[in-house]
Amino acid sequence: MSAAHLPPAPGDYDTSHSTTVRKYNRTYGLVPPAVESLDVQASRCLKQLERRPQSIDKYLYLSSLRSTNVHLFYRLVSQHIKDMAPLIYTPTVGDGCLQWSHNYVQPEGLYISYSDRGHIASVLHNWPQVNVEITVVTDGSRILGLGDLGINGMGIPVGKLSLYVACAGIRPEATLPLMLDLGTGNKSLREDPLYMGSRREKVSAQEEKEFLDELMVALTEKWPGIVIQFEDFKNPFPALETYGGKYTCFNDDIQGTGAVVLAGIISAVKRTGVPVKDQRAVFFGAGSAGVGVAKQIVEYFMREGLTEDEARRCFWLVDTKGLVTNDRGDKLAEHKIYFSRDDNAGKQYKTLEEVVDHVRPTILMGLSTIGGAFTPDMLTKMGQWNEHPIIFPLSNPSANSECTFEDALKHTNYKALFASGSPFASIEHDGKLETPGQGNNMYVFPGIGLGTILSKATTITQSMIYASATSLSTSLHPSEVSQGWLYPELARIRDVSVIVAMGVIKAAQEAGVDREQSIKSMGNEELEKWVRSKMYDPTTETQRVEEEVQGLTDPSKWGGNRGSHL
Ligand SMILES: O=C([O-])CC(=O)C(=O)O
Ligand SMILES: [Mg+2]
Repeated sequence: MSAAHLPPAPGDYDTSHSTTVRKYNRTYGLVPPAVESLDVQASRCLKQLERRPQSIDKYLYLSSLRSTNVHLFYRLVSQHIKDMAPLIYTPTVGDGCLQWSHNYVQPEGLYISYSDRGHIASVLHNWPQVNVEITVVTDGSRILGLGDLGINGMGIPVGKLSLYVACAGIRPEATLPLMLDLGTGNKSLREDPLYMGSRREKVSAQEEKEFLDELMVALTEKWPGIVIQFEDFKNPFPALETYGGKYTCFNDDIQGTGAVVLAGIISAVKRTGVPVKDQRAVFFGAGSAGVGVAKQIVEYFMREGLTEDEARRCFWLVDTKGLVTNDRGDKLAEHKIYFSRDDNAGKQYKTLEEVVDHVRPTILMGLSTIGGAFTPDMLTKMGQWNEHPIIFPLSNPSANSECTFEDALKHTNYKALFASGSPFASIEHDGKLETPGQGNNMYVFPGIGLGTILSKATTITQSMIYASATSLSTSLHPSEVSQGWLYPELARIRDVSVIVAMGVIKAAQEAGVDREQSIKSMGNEELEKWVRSKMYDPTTETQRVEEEVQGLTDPSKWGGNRGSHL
């Protein structure tokens, strides 16, 4: 709700507002006269969506709804999350990004260009919201599995932050989608007359580093305590290393994906009954997500009793050149060295197929962005070697998935424990509905952000990330476990995010990085109630505004999830 002297905000045009609220907001007469119930509003939106057969058109409709009637958008998304997540997030957001400059109609985030260096703070001052608590920032250089999309990657920060709001109750106005326009290595974009970013080559790593140094200072000076999520950078390791211990930040592709896959692996390993020392994991894809995921699982294997060296040796990483080994003859990227094998007796395994035959894995993990890389032959062998093969094709969007849910089941005699990065539909087999797991970081990043904001953590420690994974793995209902699910029902995501946030808060307290004193001595029940009380709920927003206008509630209580700015 805007103060009476300011122009109306997007949420003020909500057709569920009473006449009194409309008069207060000065939107009376600007929207049609009917005061609508939330159900009537939702049914209109659902009809509009139905009328649009193409997912991208549904995506565009939803984007304009978010810009013009923000609370209605979030009511719709949070109440129909299973149907809406694939439209506002992966896989449709992939098309949204590919076509971003061609479909552009409205500003949805902040763009900062390389030519703004030296003045980044002044660009931040143009952002119309005063109380930003979280930002998702990308340079567009590795959007999902689609490569360098330059500023067209803005769909990702926008989509991720929509999930923060819908799934973890961060207030919409406390979110900042941030696109760094640092040029693009994508020549066809630079030559596209409709492309809306700078037409320069991608800046050098050193130039990017200096730019990020300035950005981090500017962000935290303007919004002290802001949570910064790095997303879809081509080489995300240097930034995480430089800023991780210094700022309240994390990398979603290394740490978020790592945590969500770890949660699925904890559940899957328990189901196989195979002890961790006998697990053999082949990772196809040795980029940031692959190494991030593998490292988190190493930590789990160590907690289960293995030494670090024993744990590390359970992993075989495969990149475009084949098995990552010490004596392969090329210079390995820094992040691959930890998992590089020395037990290949001089032999090099050049393809995924050769590695799979050599290792006979219990776990096959795909982070390669190569659709269909897990062939029927590999899947069949996985089914022959294992009672319950663990098969996680995690690349996004759907077309890049290393195999489909159907193939994973069919070729393993319906024995696979499956999770993919993008959603797949359930499949009926023998009169039973088989439901795929979605090992997407959307199960953890909203809770990591909420827990960090609420605990006022100064940094996001590895123990907080690890806690997000273990909390997620304990969030399944007994009925979900008994159906063999690896992740909870997506429709329960707000409850799951509360569980994840509580785990993150407790880990922050144990690590001593928290600053929210009032919750230090709270028991579980009290903490849960407190967390829930801080969450934005679009379904009660109309009522809240009504009470605020009538002077029944204290508006300062609603400044954001923290209650007041730091
Ligand atoms: O956005 C997603 O769906 C998951 C993710 O972080 C990625 O693939 O980069
Ligand atoms: Mg990502």
